[in-house]
Amino acid sequence: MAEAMCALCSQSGLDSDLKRCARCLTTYYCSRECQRQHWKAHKAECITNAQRIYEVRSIPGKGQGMIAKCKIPRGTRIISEKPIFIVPRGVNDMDALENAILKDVARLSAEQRKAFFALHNIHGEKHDPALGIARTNALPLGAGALESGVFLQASRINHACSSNAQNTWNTNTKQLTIHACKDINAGEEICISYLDSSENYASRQRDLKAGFGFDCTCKLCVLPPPQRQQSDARLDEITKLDDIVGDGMSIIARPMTCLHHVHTIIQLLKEEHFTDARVARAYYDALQIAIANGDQARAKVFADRACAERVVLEGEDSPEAKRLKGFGENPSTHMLYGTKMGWKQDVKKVPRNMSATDFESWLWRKKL
Ligand SMILES: C[S@@+](CC[C@H](N)C(=O)[O-])C[C@H]1O[C@@H](n2cnc3c(N)ncnc32)[C@H](O)[C@@H]1O
Repeated sequence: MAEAMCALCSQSGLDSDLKRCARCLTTYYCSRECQRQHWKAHKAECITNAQRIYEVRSIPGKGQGMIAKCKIPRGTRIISEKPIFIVPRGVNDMDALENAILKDVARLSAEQRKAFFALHNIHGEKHDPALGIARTNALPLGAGALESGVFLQASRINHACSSNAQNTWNTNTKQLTIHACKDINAGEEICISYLDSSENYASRQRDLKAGFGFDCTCKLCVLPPPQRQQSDARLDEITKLDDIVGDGMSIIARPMTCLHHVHTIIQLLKEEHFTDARVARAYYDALQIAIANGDQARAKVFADRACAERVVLEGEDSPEAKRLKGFGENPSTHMLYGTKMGWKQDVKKVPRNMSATDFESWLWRKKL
C-alpha cells in the first residue's frame, strides 16, 4: 500500500482506498464525481498512459517510483524520452548553475513547468527549488559525459544496486532510452543504477547517501552478512581486475593475463546477477585485447557478443551497437588493429562444429 492523491481535488489517501481510472490505471480519484469532472482534462493523457507499460506510484520510503504494469521481457524498450533541458555536470559555481537553470525553466511550456516543479527535490531550502530539482533528477548523457538531462518520465525511476533496467543516452536520436536488462514481472519496481562502477556495500552506501541522500535497501544491500561478504569480495575483485585491464599498458604487455581477467570479470558479473552495461563493456575490453594483438577471429566473436548485449540494453538504433556490428563484420577496422601482431589470426579462423565448452576454452585461450 502507498500514498496516492485524487487527480482533481488533491485529497490524499492510501492507493487501496482511492478509485483508479480503469483504463490507464495510473490516475486516482477520491470519488466517482471527481473522476467524472476530471475526464475532459484526463482524456488525452489517459490514452498515452494506457499505452505505457509502467505507472508512476508512491513507494514506501522512496517517494514516487516506476512500477511495471505487465510482464516486461529483457530487452524491451520501456522509455525513449527527450530532455526538457540540459545541465552541465561538475560545475562548482552554484550561482551560475542556478541562473542557467532558471533561464531553462523560463523557456518551458506551462505544462512542462508544472511537471518539472512536481519532481522530487532532496536539497530542501539550500537552493532555489529549480536548482534542487535539477540536481536531484538530472541523468548523465553518456558515461563520463560533461552534461546531464532533466527528463519528466525517467526522473521517476529509483535506484537499485542490482538493477533491472539500463539508462542510455542515444547520441543520434538525442533521446534517453530505458531498456529492461532483466525480465521484469507485473507489479515489480523498475530500477536503474545511479552508480557507474562495481562498488562494494560500504562504498555504495556512502556514494548514494552523499549524492542522492538515501540509505539503499535494495536486494543487494540487505543481504545477510555472510552473503554480503561474498558479494563484496566479488565486487572488489571486479574493480581490481578492471583497473589492471584498463591501465592502458597491460593489454599489450600481458594480453593473456588480461584476457583471463576479463573472462573472470564476466563470470563474477554473472554470479552477482548483473546484466547491465558492465557485461557489454567487458566484451568490448576482450575485443580490444584480441585486436590489439592481431587476432581478428576472437575479436569478431567478442564484437558480436558486445553488439548483442548493446542491442538488448539500447535497441537496434543504438549507435554503439552499430559500431560494434561493424567491428564484427570487419575487425581490422578497429583503431588498435596492428598495435602488435603476436596473436595474428585471420577472421575466418573462428572454429566451427566445436562443443560450447570447447569453444569457450578456445575463445578465452584456456587449455582445451
Ligand atoms: C531521480 S529521483 C527518483 C524518483 C523519486 N523517488 C521521486 O519521488 O520522484 C532520485 C531520488 O529518489 C529517491 N530514491 C531513489 N532511489 C531510492 C532508493 N533505492 N531508496 C530510497 N530512495 C530512493 C532519493 O531521494 C533520490 O534522491
